[in-house]
Amino acid sequence: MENPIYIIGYGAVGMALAVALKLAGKNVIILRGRPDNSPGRVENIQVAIPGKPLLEAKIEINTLNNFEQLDGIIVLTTKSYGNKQLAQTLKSKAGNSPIVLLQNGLGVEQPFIETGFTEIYRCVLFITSVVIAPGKVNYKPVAVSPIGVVANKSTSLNNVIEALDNAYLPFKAEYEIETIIWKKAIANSVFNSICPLLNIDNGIFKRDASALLMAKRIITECVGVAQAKGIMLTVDEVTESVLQISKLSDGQLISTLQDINNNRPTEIDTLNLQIVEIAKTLNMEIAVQQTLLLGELIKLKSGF
Ligand SMILES: NC(=O)C1=CN([C@@H]2O[C@H](COP(=O)(O)OP(=O)(O)OC[C@H]3O[C@@H](n4cnc5c(N)ncnc54)[C@H](OP(=O)(O)O)[C@@H]3O)[C@@H](O)[C@H]2O)C=CC1
Ligand SMILES: CC(C)(CO)C(=O)C(=O)O
Repeated sequence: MENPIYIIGYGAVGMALAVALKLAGKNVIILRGRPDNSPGRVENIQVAIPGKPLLEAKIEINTLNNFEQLDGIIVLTTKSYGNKQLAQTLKSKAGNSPIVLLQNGLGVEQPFIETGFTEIYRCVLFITSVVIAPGKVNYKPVAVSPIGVVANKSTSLNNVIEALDNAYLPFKAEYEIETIIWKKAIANSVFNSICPLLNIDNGIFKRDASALLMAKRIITECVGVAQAKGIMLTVDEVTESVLQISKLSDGQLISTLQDINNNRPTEIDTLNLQIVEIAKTLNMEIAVQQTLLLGELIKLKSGF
Protein backbone atom coordinates (compact mmCIF):
# COMPACT_ATOMS: atom_id res chain seq x y z
CA MET A 1 0.00 0.00 0.00
CA GLU A 2 1.27 3.51 -0.78
CA ASN A 3 2.41 5.78 2.06
CA PRO A 4 -0.48 7.42 3.91
CA ILE A 5 -1.47 11.04 3.47
CA TYR A 6 -1.70 12.42 7.02
CA ILE A 7 -4.34 15.13 7.37
CA ILE A 8 -3.80 17.02 10.60
CA GLY A 9 -7.06 18.54 11.88
CA TYR A 10 -10.44 16.94 12.29
CA GLY A 11 -12.45 20.00 11.20
CA ALA A 12 -14.45 21.26 8.20
CA VAL A 13 -11.54 21.24 5.75
CA GLY A 14 -9.85 18.09 7.09
CA MET A 15 -13.01 16.00 6.84
CA ALA A 16 -13.92 17.20 3.32
CA LEU A 17 -10.37 16.54 2.07
CA ALA A 18 -10.14 13.13 3.75
CA VAL A 19 -13.35 11.90 2.08
CA ALA A 20 -12.34 13.37 -1.31
CA LEU A 21 -8.95 11.60 -1.16
CA LYS A 22 -10.34 8.32 0.13
CA LEU A 23 -12.86 8.24 -2.73
CA ALA A 24 -9.90 8.78 -5.09
CA GLY A 25 -8.38 5.55 -3.70
CA LYS A 26 -5.78 7.17 -1.42
CA ASN A 27 -4.59 5.90 1.92
CA VAL A 28 -5.69 8.69 4.29
CA ILE A 29 -5.41 9.14 8.06
CA ILE A 30 -6.83 12.09 10.00
CA LEU A 31 -4.76 13.06 13.04
CA ARG A 32 -6.32 15.39 15.62
CA GLY A 33 -4.58 18.78 15.75
CA ARG A 34 -4.93 19.24 19.50
CA PRO A 35 -3.16 16.97 21.98
CA ASP A 36 -5.33 13.92 22.55
CA ASN A 37 -4.64 10.47 23.98
CA SER A 38 -7.67 8.63 22.58
CA PRO A 39 -7.07 5.34 20.75
CA GLY A 40 -7.44 5.30 16.95
CA ARG A 41 -10.86 4.52 15.47
CA VAL A 42 -12.61 4.39 12.11
CA GLU A 43 -15.50 6.79 11.45
CA ASN A 44 -17.94 7.22 8.61
CA ILE A 45 -17.60 10.83 7.41
CA GLN A 46 -20.23 12.45 5.22
CA VAL A 47 -19.76 15.37 2.85
CA ALA A 48 -22.86 17.12 1.50
CA ILE A 49 -22.38 19.07 -1.75
CA PRO A 50 -25.38 21.14 -2.95
CA GLY A 51 -27.19 19.38 -5.81
CA LYS A 52 -24.94 16.29 -5.68
CA PRO A 53 -25.34 12.83 -4.10
CA LEU A 54 -23.97 12.63 -0.54
CA LEU A 55 -20.30 11.58 -0.42
CA GLU A 56 -19.18 9.32 2.40
CA ALA A 57 -16.16 7.26 3.37
CA LYS A 58 -14.78 5.38 6.35
CA ILE A 59 -11.73 7.25 7.61
CA GLU A 60 -9.18 6.36 10.30
CA ILE A 61 -9.16 9.07 13.00
CA ASN A 62 -6.11 8.98 15.20
CA THR A 63 -3.86 11.21 17.28
CA LEU A 64 -0.27 12.36 16.89
CA ASN A 65 0.57 10.80 20.27
CA ASN A 66 -0.02 7.34 18.76
CA PHE A 67 2.57 7.86 15.97
CA GLU A 68 6.32 8.00 16.45
CA GLN A 69 7.02 8.61 12.79
CA LEU A 70 5.00 9.98 9.89
CA ASP A 71 6.13 8.58 6.53
CA GLY A 72 4.05 10.41 3.96
CA ILE A 73 2.76 13.83 2.99
CA ILE A 74 1.49 15.82 5.98
CA VAL A 75 -1.40 18.19 5.22
CA LEU A 76 -2.25 20.83 7.81
CA THR A 77 -5.94 21.74 8.08
CA THR A 78 -5.80 23.07 11.63
CA LYS A 79 -6.31 26.64 12.82
CA SER A 80 -3.18 28.77 12.28
CA TYR A 81 -2.84 29.78 15.94
CA GLY A 82 -1.80 26.19 16.75
CA ASN A 83 1.16 26.19 14.33
CA LYS A 84 3.94 27.01 16.81
CA GLN A 85 2.97 24.09 19.01
CA LEU A 86 2.36 21.76 16.05
CA ALA A 87 5.74 22.55 14.49
CA GLN A 88 7.38 21.47 17.76
CA THR A 89 5.27 18.30 18.04
CA LEU A 90 5.86 17.33 14.41
CA LYS A 91 9.59 18.07 14.44
CA SER A 92 10.66 14.67 15.77
CA LYS A 93 8.00 12.66 13.92
CA ALA A 94 8.00 14.14 10.43
CA GLY A 95 11.57 13.36 9.29
CA ASN A 96 11.83 14.56 5.70
CA SER A 97 8.12 14.33 4.96
CA PRO A 98 6.71 17.18 2.89
CA ILE A 99 4.31 19.45 4.77
CA VAL A 100 1.46 21.23 2.97
CA LEU A 101 -0.34 24.10 4.75
CA LEU A 102 -3.99 24.56 3.78
CA GLN A 103 -4.56 27.47 6.15
CA ASN A 104 -5.60 31.06 5.54
CA GLY A 105 -3.32 33.95 6.47
CA LEU A 106 0.18 35.36 6.23
CA GLY A 107 3.28 33.95 7.91
CA VAL A 108 1.55 30.70 8.88
CA GLU A 109 4.56 28.75 7.53
CA GLN A 110 7.02 30.65 9.74
CA PRO A 111 7.00 28.21 12.72
CA PHE A 112 7.81 25.32 10.33
CA ILE A 113 10.64 27.24 8.67
CA GLU A 114 12.05 28.16 12.09
CA THR A 115 11.79 24.55 13.28
CA GLY A 116 13.88 23.38 10.31
CA PHE A 117 11.33 21.71 8.00
CA THR A 118 12.92 21.50 4.57
CA GLU A 119 9.97 20.78 2.33
CA ILE A 120 7.10 23.19 2.89
CA TYR A 121 4.22 23.97 0.53
CA ARG A 122 1.37 26.45 0.84
CA CYS A 123 -2.07 26.09 -0.64
CA VAL A 124 -4.71 28.79 -1.05
CA LEU A 125 -8.00 27.01 -0.56
CA PHE A 126 -10.90 28.01 -2.77
CA ILE A 127 -13.64 26.06 -1.05
CA THR A 128 -16.25 26.59 1.62
CA SER A 129 -16.78 23.88 4.19
CA VAL A 130 -18.71 23.94 7.46
CA VAL A 131 -19.22 21.23 10.10
CA ILE A 132 -22.98 20.75 10.49
CA ALA A 133 -23.04 17.65 12.73
CA PRO A 134 -20.43 15.27 14.19
CA GLY A 135 -18.74 13.61 11.20
CA LYS A 136 -20.71 15.65 8.64
CA VAL A 137 -19.81 18.77 6.62
CA ASN A 138 -21.53 20.99 4.09
CA TYR A 139 -18.99 21.51 1.35
CA LYS A 140 -18.77 23.61 -1.80
CA PRO A 141 -15.77 23.70 -4.16
CA VAL A 142 -15.35 27.21 -5.55
CA ALA A 143 -12.29 26.94 -7.80
CA VAL A 144 -9.19 24.77 -8.22
CA SER A 145 -6.92 25.41 -5.21
CA PRO A 146 -3.31 26.35 -6.06
CA ILE A 147 -0.31 24.92 -4.20
CA GLY A 148 3.15 26.47 -4.35
CA VAL A 149 6.59 25.98 -2.84
CA VAL A 150 7.75 27.79 0.31
CA ALA A 151 10.88 25.70 0.93
CA ASN A 152 11.89 22.61 -0.98
CA LYS A 153 14.95 20.44 -0.93
CA SER A 154 13.75 17.20 -2.50
CA THR A 155 10.32 16.09 -3.71
CA SER A 156 8.93 18.27 -6.46
CA LEU A 157 5.71 20.25 -6.34
CA ASN A 158 4.29 18.00 -9.05
CA ASN A 159 4.59 14.94 -6.79
CA VAL A 160 2.55 16.74 -4.15
CA ILE A 161 -0.10 17.74 -6.69
CA GLU A 162 -0.23 14.17 -8.03
CA ALA A 163 -0.79 12.84 -4.50
CA LEU A 164 -3.45 15.38 -3.47
CA ASP A 165 -5.37 16.32 -6.63
CA ASN A 166 -8.82 14.71 -6.81
CA ALA A 167 -12.22 15.16 -8.40
CA TYR A 168 -13.99 16.77 -5.44
CA LEU A 169 -11.27 19.07 -4.09
CA PRO A 170 -8.96 19.74 -7.03
CA PHE A 171 -5.44 21.18 -6.70
CA LYS A 172 -2.99 22.64 -9.22
CA ALA A 173 0.67 23.68 -9.17
CA GLU A 174 1.25 27.42 -8.84
CA TYR A 175 4.64 29.04 -9.27
CA GLU A 176 3.51 32.53 -8.13
CA ILE A 177 1.82 31.40 -4.92
CA GLU A 178 2.96 34.43 -2.87
CA THR A 179 0.70 36.85 -4.80
CA ILE A 180 -2.32 34.55 -4.39
CA ILE A 181 -1.58 34.12 -0.66
CA TRP A 182 -1.59 37.92 -0.21
CA LYS A 183 -4.75 38.38 -2.28
CA LYS A 184 -6.65 35.80 -0.23
CA ALA A 185 -5.18 37.09 3.08
CA ILE A 186 -6.34 40.63 2.29
CA ALA A 187 -9.81 39.34 1.33
CA ASN A 188 -9.90 37.38 4.61
CA SER A 189 -8.77 40.47 6.54
CA VAL A 190 -11.94 42.13 5.22
CA PHE A 191 -14.38 39.23 5.79
CA ASN A 192 -12.91 37.98 9.07
CA SER A 193 -13.03 41.43 10.71
CA ILE A 194 -15.97 43.38 9.26
CA CYS A 195 -18.52 40.51 9.18
CA PRO A 196 -18.03 39.44 12.85
CA LEU A 197 -18.07 43.08 14.01
CA LEU A 198 -21.37 43.64 12.17
CA ASN A 199 -22.53 40.14 13.19
CA ILE A 200 -23.52 39.51 9.60
CA ASP A 201 -23.01 36.97 6.80
CA ASN A 202 -20.45 37.15 3.95
CA GLY A 203 -23.04 38.47 1.45
CA ILE A 204 -22.98 41.96 3.02
CA PHE A 205 -20.42 43.37 0.56
CA LYS A 206 -22.48 42.59 -2.52
CA ARG A 207 -25.69 43.79 -0.84
CA ASP A 208 -24.55 47.00 0.80
CA ALA A 209 -22.53 49.73 -0.92
CA SER A 210 -21.38 51.32 2.36
CA ALA A 211 -20.02 47.97 3.63
CA LEU A 212 -18.15 47.58 0.32
CA LEU A 213 -16.73 51.08 0.77
CA MET A 214 -15.48 50.10 4.23
CA ALA A 215 -13.94 46.93 2.73
CA LYS A 216 -12.19 49.08 0.12
CA ARG A 217 -10.53 51.17 2.84
CA ILE A 218 -9.02 48.02 4.38
CA ILE A 219 -8.07 46.67 0.96
CA THR A 220 -6.34 49.96 0.06
CA GLU A 221 -4.26 49.87 3.26
CA CYS A 222 -3.27 46.21 2.86
CA VAL A 223 -2.52 46.45 -0.87
CA GLY A 224 -0.16 49.33 0.00
CA VAL A 225 1.80 46.95 2.27
CA ALA A 226 1.73 44.17 -0.34
CA GLN A 227 3.08 46.51 -3.01
CA ALA A 228 5.84 47.68 -0.67
CA LYS A 229 6.82 43.98 -0.34
CA GLY A 230 6.98 43.71 -4.13
CA ILE A 231 3.65 41.87 -4.46
CA MET A 232 1.95 43.16 -7.58
CA LEU A 233 -1.69 43.46 -6.51
CA THR A 234 -4.15 46.27 -7.20
CA VAL A 235 -7.04 47.56 -5.08
CA ASP A 236 -9.46 46.84 -7.94
CA GLU A 237 -8.50 43.17 -8.34
CA VAL A 238 -8.73 42.47 -4.58
CA THR A 239 -12.07 44.33 -4.40
CA GLU A 240 -13.31 42.20 -7.31
CA SER A 241 -12.23 39.07 -5.43
CA VAL A 242 -14.03 40.21 -2.25
CA LEU A 243 -17.20 40.82 -4.27
CA GLN A 244 -16.96 37.39 -5.89
CA ILE A 245 -16.46 35.63 -2.52
CA SER A 246 -19.34 37.71 -1.11
CA LYS A 247 -21.64 36.47 -3.90
CA LEU A 248 -20.50 32.85 -3.65
CA SER A 249 -20.78 32.67 0.15
CA ASP A 250 -23.92 34.81 0.57
CA GLY A 251 -25.74 33.74 3.74
CA GLN A 252 -22.67 32.00 5.17
CA LEU A 253 -20.99 33.07 8.42
CA ILE A 254 -17.23 33.59 8.22
CA SER A 255 -15.09 31.29 10.41
CA THR A 256 -14.09 34.15 12.75
CA LEU A 257 -17.75 34.88 13.51
CA GLN A 258 -18.38 31.16 14.10
CA ASP A 259 -15.28 31.07 16.36
CA ILE A 260 -16.48 34.08 18.40
CA ASN A 261 -20.00 32.61 18.66
CA ASN A 262 -18.49 29.34 19.92
CA ASN A 263 -16.08 31.00 22.35
CA ARG A 264 -12.97 29.83 20.44
CA PRO A 265 -9.81 31.79 19.57
CA THR A 266 -9.76 33.38 16.09
CA GLU A 267 -7.15 33.52 13.31
CA ILE A 268 -7.01 37.35 13.32
CA ASP A 269 -3.32 37.31 14.40
CA THR A 270 -2.39 35.82 11.01
CA LEU A 271 -4.72 38.18 9.09
CA ASN A 272 -5.16 41.92 9.92
CA LEU A 273 -2.64 41.87 12.75
CA GLN A 274 0.04 40.08 10.70
CA ILE A 275 -0.33 42.65 7.91
CA VAL A 276 0.18 45.34 10.57
CA GLU A 277 3.31 43.50 11.81
CA ILE A 278 4.67 43.40 8.25
CA ALA A 279 3.83 47.11 7.84
CA LYS A 280 5.87 47.87 10.98
CA THR A 281 8.95 46.24 9.45
CA LEU A 282 8.53 48.62 6.48
CA ASN A 283 7.94 51.69 8.70
CA MET A 284 4.38 51.80 7.33
CA GLU A 285 2.51 51.39 10.59
CA ILE A 286 0.71 54.69 10.12
CA ALA A 287 -0.68 53.45 6.78
CA VAL A 288 -2.60 50.51 8.31
CA GLN A 289 -4.51 52.18 11.16
CA GLN A 290 -7.96 50.94 10.11
CA THR A 291 -6.73 47.39 9.52
CA LEU A 292 -5.19 47.50 13.01
CA LEU A 293 -8.32 48.91 14.66
CA LEU A 294 -10.55 46.19 13.14
CA GLY A 295 -8.05 43.52 14.21
CA GLU A 296 -7.95 44.86 17.76
CA LEU A 297 -11.75 45.06 17.91
CA ILE A 298 -11.92 41.39 16.91
CA LYS A 299 -9.46 40.56 19.70
CA LEU A 300 -11.66 42.45 22.17
CA LYS A 301 -14.86 40.85 20.90
CA SER A 302 -13.45 37.31 20.96
CA GLY A 303 -11.79 37.66 24.37
CA PHE A 304 -8.67 35.74 23.18
N1 LIG B 1 -13.75 26.09 6.20
C1 LIG B 1 -13.49 26.73 5.08
O1 LIG B 1 -14.36 26.88 4.22
C2 LIG B 1 -12.13 27.29 4.80
C3 LIG B 1 -11.13 27.22 5.75
N2 LIG B 1 -9.89 27.71 5.45
C4 LIG B 1 -8.81 27.62 6.42
O2 LIG B 1 -8.55 26.25 6.70
C5 LIG B 1 -8.10 26.06 8.04
C6 LIG B 1 -9.01 25.04 8.75
O3 LIG B 1 -10.31 25.59 8.78
P1 LIG B 1 -11.60 24.75 9.22
O4 LIG B 1 -11.42 23.32 8.90
O5 LIG B 1 -12.76 25.48 8.69
O6 LIG B 1 -11.58 24.94 10.80
P2 LIG B 1 -12.32 24.02 11.91
O7 LIG B 1 -12.48 24.92 13.08
O8 LIG B 1 -13.51 23.36 11.34
O9 LIG B 1 -11.25 22.92 12.21
C7 LIG B 1 -9.95 23.28 12.54
C8 LIG B 1 -9.30 22.20 13.36
O10 LIG B 1 -8.16 22.84 13.95
C9 LIG B 1 -7.81 22.08 15.09
N3 LIG B 1 -7.38 22.98 16.15
C10 LIG B 1 -8.07 23.88 16.87
N4 LIG B 1 -7.27 24.47 17.76
C11 LIG B 1 -6.04 23.94 17.59
C12 LIG B 1 -4.79 24.13 18.23
N5 LIG B 1 -4.63 25.04 19.19
N6 LIG B 1 -3.75 23.38 17.81
C13 LIG B 1 -3.88 22.48 16.81
N7 LIG B 1 -5.05 22.25 16.20
C14 LIG B 1 -6.11 22.98 16.58
C15 LIG B 1 -9.02 21.28 15.50
O11 LIG B 1 -8.64 19.97 15.19
P3 LIG B 1 -8.88 18.73 16.12
O12 LIG B 1 -10.35 18.65 16.37
O13 LIG B 1 -8.36 17.72 15.23
O14 LIG B 1 -8.06 18.89 17.37
C16 LIG B 1 -10.11 21.67 14.53
O15 LIG B 1 -10.89 20.61 14.17
C17 LIG B 1 -8.13 27.46 8.68
O16 LIG B 1 -6.88 28.05 8.58
C18 LIG B 1 -9.13 28.22 7.79
O17 LIG B 1 -8.91 29.61 7.81
C19 LIG B 1 -9.61 28.26 4.24
C20 LIG B 1 -10.58 28.37 3.28
C21 LIG B 1 -11.91 27.92 3.49
C1 LIG C 1 -13.64 33.75 2.64
C2 LIG C 1 -13.88 32.23 2.72
C3 LIG C 1 -15.29 31.97 3.07
C4 LIG C 1 -13.65 31.69 1.31
O1 LIG C 1 -13.71 30.35 1.24
C5 LIG C 1 -12.85 31.65 3.64
O2 LIG C 1 -11.69 31.74 3.36
C6 LIG C 1 -13.16 31.03 4.94
O3 LIG C 1 -14.23 30.47 5.16
O4 LIG C 1 -12.28 31.06 5.81
